[in-house]
Amino acid sequence: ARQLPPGPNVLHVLGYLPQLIYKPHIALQKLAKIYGPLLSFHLGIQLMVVASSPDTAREFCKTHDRVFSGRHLPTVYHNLPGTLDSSIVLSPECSKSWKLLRSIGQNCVFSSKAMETNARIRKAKVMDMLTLLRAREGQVVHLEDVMFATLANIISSALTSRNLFDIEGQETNDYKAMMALVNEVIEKTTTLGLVDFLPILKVIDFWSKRKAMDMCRKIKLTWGDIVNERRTSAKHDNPSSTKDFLDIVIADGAFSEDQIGNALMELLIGATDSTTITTVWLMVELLKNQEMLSKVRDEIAQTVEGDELSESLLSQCHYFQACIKETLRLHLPAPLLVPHRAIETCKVNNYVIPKDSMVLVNAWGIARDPKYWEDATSFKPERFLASRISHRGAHFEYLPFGTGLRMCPGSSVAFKNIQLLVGSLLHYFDWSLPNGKDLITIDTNEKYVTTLKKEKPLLLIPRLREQNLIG
Ligand code: HEM
Repeated sequence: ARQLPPGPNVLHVLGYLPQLIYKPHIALQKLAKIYGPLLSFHLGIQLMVVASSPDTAREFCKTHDRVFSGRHLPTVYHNLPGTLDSSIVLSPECSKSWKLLRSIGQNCVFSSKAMETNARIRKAKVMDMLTLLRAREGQVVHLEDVMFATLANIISSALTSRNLFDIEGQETNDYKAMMALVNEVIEKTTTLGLVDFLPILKVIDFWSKRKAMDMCRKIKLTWGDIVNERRTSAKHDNPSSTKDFLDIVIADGAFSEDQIGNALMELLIGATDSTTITTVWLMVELLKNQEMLSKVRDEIAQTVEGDELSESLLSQCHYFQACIKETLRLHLPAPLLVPHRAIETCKVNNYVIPKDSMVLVNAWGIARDPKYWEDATSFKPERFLASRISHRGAHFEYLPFGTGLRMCPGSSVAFKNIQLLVGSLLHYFDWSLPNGKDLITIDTNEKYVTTLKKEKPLLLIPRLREQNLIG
């Protein structure tokens, strides 16, 4: 058994190339139908290996988890000062700095204790969001922007005890510039995959260098002052104040200003992007299904019983939670997870997977496979009510957050935030479309930009529900 897994030849790959770039989850699903649940092919010089079934996903993320726990670092990051030792998401191996940053993140953001400490922050930021929406009653709201700003403020408060956005002043240039920055970083790292795979495009390598410099400048602009101010102040020396992420990385002493900026940037994107996308899809699915929407609202109202809406009450709303799980099944924000890399050569199902292969798990395809899911492409939250399947990585037919060593450390944070943000939107407001059209007409077209998001913005008009007065 010295063979690579079966797969398309160069010409066949060329035929699929546009779809592999713009809708890779769909292209890979089609290829898996031809070549089976473990396939491989060359994209330029890069060997790609794709797992498309729960069993093959288990091989990569559990049986041989350590071997496949590497990542490829896109070219742009090689040009970004300090990235190599200041990343959780892109760390090429589960290195010492990866472990350290993940454990600092655990202390300040991801763990249940940190989430408890940060409950106060979430409450305050959601109140800011509700105040904004109340002020915008009857006007058109760009829901993704509002969700993004709220989530960005929640995470930046946990990281640096600062708001990144003035949610009331959303129209200001600062806000727009920051949005553009975050989107640019995400899009660039996606398209730059091409530069890495197709050596002929190396001629535009200089372009990636320029973009890296741009990013470096903007990261400095965003966090430079905050980091320097904190370095000179004695906050992290004061044992009585709660330490945030920034206090701890500074106190560790091992990270430069560039590295701290990169780590903050990465956590900001990790925590806001996929979560924002999920809140938008959840709203779309519920607004299109008025019966389900009523069920969610009734459940929340019965649990709250006229009291203030709270996280602990929302966590008792099982139907609403099933709706969140079903949204994460049908609209996986990271359809191919984050690509893994083989750190050494390994045998899987009697095939050889060479060192440095890029390993993709088509979690999107698996979550829509009729072999494992009844009526697989319909939105049916009920399926999660009677099932023990959870998002914690033990069920390989459902991996919205991946599993194993590189699993998303923020899955519980994400779940809590989605629950609180969308629960509040639905409990306190009614929503309609700007053109007076029926909500059922909201389109569900998707756009792939590493993440899979709604293509067109969700524009909605909020109206307060009189029966549920805010605060
Ligand atoms: C609905 C929301 C989210 C989804 C669907 C999601 C999904 C994922 C996925 C699929 C991965 C890669 C797993 C793999 O490599 O196999 C990942 C990694 C990661 N996520 Fe999330 N995520 C979400 C929210 C968050 C939040 C809220 C945070 C931070 C608070 C976060 C921080 C990270 C980090 C740091 C990594 C890198 C882990 C590593 O490479 O060791 N994510 N996420």
